[in-house]
Amino acid sequence: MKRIHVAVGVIIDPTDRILIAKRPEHLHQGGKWEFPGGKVEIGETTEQALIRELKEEVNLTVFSSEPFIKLSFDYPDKQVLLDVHSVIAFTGQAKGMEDQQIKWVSKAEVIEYNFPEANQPILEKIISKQQ
Ligand SMILES: Nc1nc2c([nH]c(=O)n2[C@@H]2O[C@H](COP(=O)(O)OP(=O)(O)OP(=O)(O)O)[C@@H](O)[C@H]2O)c(=O)[nH]1
Ligand SMILES: [Mg+2]
Repeated sequence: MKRIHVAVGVIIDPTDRILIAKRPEHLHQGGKWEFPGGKVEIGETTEQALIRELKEEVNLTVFSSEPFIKLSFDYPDKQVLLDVHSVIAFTGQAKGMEDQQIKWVSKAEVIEYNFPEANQPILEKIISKQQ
């Protein structure tokens, strides 16, 4: 099976809240919460994919991002490489462009949501960075 390279954004607003979105039921890991993002296409860098996906999915314009964590995870039906970046420099009003529910949550609240199993190390790193 080919590992799918995914650009994922931990988007943090000036009040230190993080943007999460609910994956539509019919998709892989559907019904769970996620950090917005999607597959890196051929010829794209991770940053380019992140900019494109965050515009498409939540209507935010990203100016820069920082590598946050990179992790491989094998689901029974899919292998993913989550290339996670933190995003602080962005403009726009977040909106679920694919009719998905979105929420801004504090770093303490984020662990109360049900994420795909692969996301565990991301959540741990977010919590450990809490002041
Ligand atoms: N965006 C995103 N994908 C995640 C997360 N955690 C995780 O396991 N994934 C997995 O990464 C894979 C690709 O993400 P995706 O479905 O968002 O890709 P995409 O936006 O390009 O979707 P598309 O193929 O419908 O265009 C999915 O199998 C998904 O389950 C996460 O926090 N955010
Ligand atoms: Mg996506």
